[in-house]
Amino acid sequence: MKIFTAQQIYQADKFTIEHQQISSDQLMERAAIQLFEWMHSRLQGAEVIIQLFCGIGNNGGDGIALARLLKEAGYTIQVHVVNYSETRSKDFLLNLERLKDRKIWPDFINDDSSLPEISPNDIIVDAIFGIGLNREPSDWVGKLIQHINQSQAFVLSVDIPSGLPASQVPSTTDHVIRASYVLSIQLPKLVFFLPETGVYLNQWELLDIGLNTGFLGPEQVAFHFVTLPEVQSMYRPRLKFSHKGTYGHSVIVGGSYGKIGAVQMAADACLRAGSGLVTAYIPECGYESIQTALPEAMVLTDEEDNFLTSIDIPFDPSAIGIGIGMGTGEKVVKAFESFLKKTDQPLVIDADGLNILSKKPELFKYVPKASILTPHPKELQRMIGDWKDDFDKLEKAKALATKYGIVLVLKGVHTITLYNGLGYINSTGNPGMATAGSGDVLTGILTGLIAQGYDSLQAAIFGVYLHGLAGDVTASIESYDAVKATGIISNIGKAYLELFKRPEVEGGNTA
Ligand SMILES: NC(=O)C1=CN([C@@H]2O[C@H](COP(=O)(O)OP(=O)(O)OC[C@H]3O[C@@H](n4cnc5c(N)ncnc54)[C@H](OP(=O)(O)O)[C@@H]3O)[C@@H](O)[C@H]2O)[C@@H](O)CC1
Ligand SMILES: [K+]
Repeated sequence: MKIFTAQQIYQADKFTIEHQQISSDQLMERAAIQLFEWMHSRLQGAEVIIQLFCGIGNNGGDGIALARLLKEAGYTIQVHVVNYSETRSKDFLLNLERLKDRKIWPDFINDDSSLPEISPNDIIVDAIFGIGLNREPSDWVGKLIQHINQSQAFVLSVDIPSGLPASQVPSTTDHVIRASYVLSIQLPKLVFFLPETGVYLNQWELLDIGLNTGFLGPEQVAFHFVTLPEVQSMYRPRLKFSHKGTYGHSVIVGGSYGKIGAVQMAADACLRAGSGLVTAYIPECGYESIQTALPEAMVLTDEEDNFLTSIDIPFDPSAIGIGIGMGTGEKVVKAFESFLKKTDQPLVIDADGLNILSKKPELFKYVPKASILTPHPKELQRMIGDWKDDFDKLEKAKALATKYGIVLVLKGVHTITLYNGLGYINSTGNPGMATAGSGDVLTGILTGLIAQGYDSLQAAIFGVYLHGLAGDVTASIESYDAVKATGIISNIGKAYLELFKRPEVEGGNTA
């Protein structure tokens, strides 16, 4: 699913109005009807007070049109116009007239007005600012927003929480609505997914107002939101006439004394992701434990007991994952360096592989093109230095990925894959996955997918989704708190099944 900028959304609106030969007011009415139906299907006429706070632009227009529909359905409403500018939009004014025609009189909130009382039991509709926000709200509007936030009422934001810019971090954090729920018109906004701006909303959902696909389809975007249909289309089904060699031979390189479990988990996840064969390349000390715990894997050992001193794989692997539990001692760094210099197939590099690259950035030029690097925020910071905010972070990370032709997977609540100037935002996963070894599992999955013939970008997008889905399956069985990396591994199979599960049909017959 594409993520458009505010500018592109305005273009999509314009295109739709021209090509569907409708008025902008009819498009606003579509939005209002969708908003109304969403609320009405949940409230079912409940006797609750709905307070609508509407600005004077088209976001406010949506709110005013919604107020009319709510009133017509018998709801108790209070409409407040947040009168922050004299420049009112045409469709706002049109809808205000329609409201007055029905004898509904909003109150106007100005800079010297007292703030309306809000009970925690009320429902707030926040239609103060939409994607047209282009500067800091005035102080009195900020205070009204704070007042709404402190009310403990359920806050439903129209399109975007008011005060949150569509593609920038807000400068005054308490002058932004904290939305319980956002009904986003047609398309998600980039700010929903970034840690610094995603905190302003709890949940979101899209309302389809029929923007023209003739525009949305071909339009290029910088970010995609990766959902099930995109991932399903990447899946490579197993062939009937195939053998384990068809699905590749992966090697997981890493481990040191006390950190052999990381390699074991990555190797296990690699097998579960579907790699035909998996070899663990580790220091001698891990030989017995991996052979015992993971009989499906083969093991090659370094001559040194406790850490790696040389990395010589005596065959041509289909994919290599490297760096986990490896340490960053002098001899390990040397072994990693000489390995990088003699390898040109794309690698999956994680953990200490990334830490070594941060310590010796001159090694970046030896990282094979299309390698996947999977930093968590601290590892990323070591790689690209400090960032001003989330948008700056994305720009810096994109620049690094483009400079070296690598795929960067920024692990987080919404993991973001960056490649060739574009970003792919993941939609699966949960807070339970912030647990030891979760990253090792991802490394194993990505390596296993490359071994099976997925190209690096597909492996990253598909693998991150599958990893998150396996975590979601685990949490649904065991709770967020109890998710463990080995649990995620054991649910990779269920996650694959989940990818193609058909929705249940009412009446029970899914045939
Ligand atoms: N387009 C469509 O067809 C559809 C759009 N829809 C809806 O329209 C929404 C976008 O509407 P919008 O463009 O009118 O902008 P909105 O966010 O309401 O702001 C209003 C104006 O306020 C101003 N302003 C900005 N910041 C300010 C500040 N800090 N303090 C004071 N003033 C400030 C600024 O005007 P300026 O003063 O810069 O001239 C801005 O234009 C969108 O989110 C969706 O809900 C739906 O109806 C579906 C169809
Ligand atoms: K809003």
